[in-house]
Amino acid sequence: MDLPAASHIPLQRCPDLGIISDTPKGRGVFATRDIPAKTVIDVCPVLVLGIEENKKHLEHTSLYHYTYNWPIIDQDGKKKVAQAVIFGLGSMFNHSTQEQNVVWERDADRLFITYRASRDICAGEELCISYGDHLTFKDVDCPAPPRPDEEMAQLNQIQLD
Ligand SMILES: C[S@@+](CC[C@H](N)C(=O)[O-])C[C@H]1O[C@@H](n2cnc3c(N)ncnc32)[C@H](O)[C@@H]1O
Repeated sequence: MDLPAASHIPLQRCPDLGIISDTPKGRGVFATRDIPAKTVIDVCPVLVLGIEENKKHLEHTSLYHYTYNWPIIDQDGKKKVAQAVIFGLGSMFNHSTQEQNVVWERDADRLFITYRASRDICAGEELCISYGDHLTFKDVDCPAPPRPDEEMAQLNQIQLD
């Protein structure tokens, strides 16, 4: 049966993907072939949770680490930030501060997110998004800060004019 274009959200997922289970970030999504820039990686439906529901229940579960901020308008017409569960690969992308290669766009009215390659991605590369600045875990990509003795040695090398 043909569906009229306006009647549905076309779902799409790039086939050239695999999950590796034992990375330093836990499971991660990897390219099994080269993926050109702008390729749609996945289109994921979302479930928006009530703010109270989130505070009372979800924040106390592991699922909390998988939700995204989601803008809503409450009953009084005020803008609020709720949390949304993402169905599909969107929940599996790890964070990278320097090497993001996937961008995402919300459709807040129709409740889905589209993920696209932000640049050419080579086979074997991990697909990563940005979680923003407030991480709830230690980023394994970030170099450890220098030890105090190393820091002092570095400072001593700086010559002041
Ligand atoms: C949305 S999940 C991503 C999938 C997850 N790796 C898994 O195995 O289910 C988010 C979690 O992945 C891990 N993670 C994502 N990016 C990371 C990073 N840059 N460094 C360390 N852990 C990361 C953290 O445990 C985080 O809470």
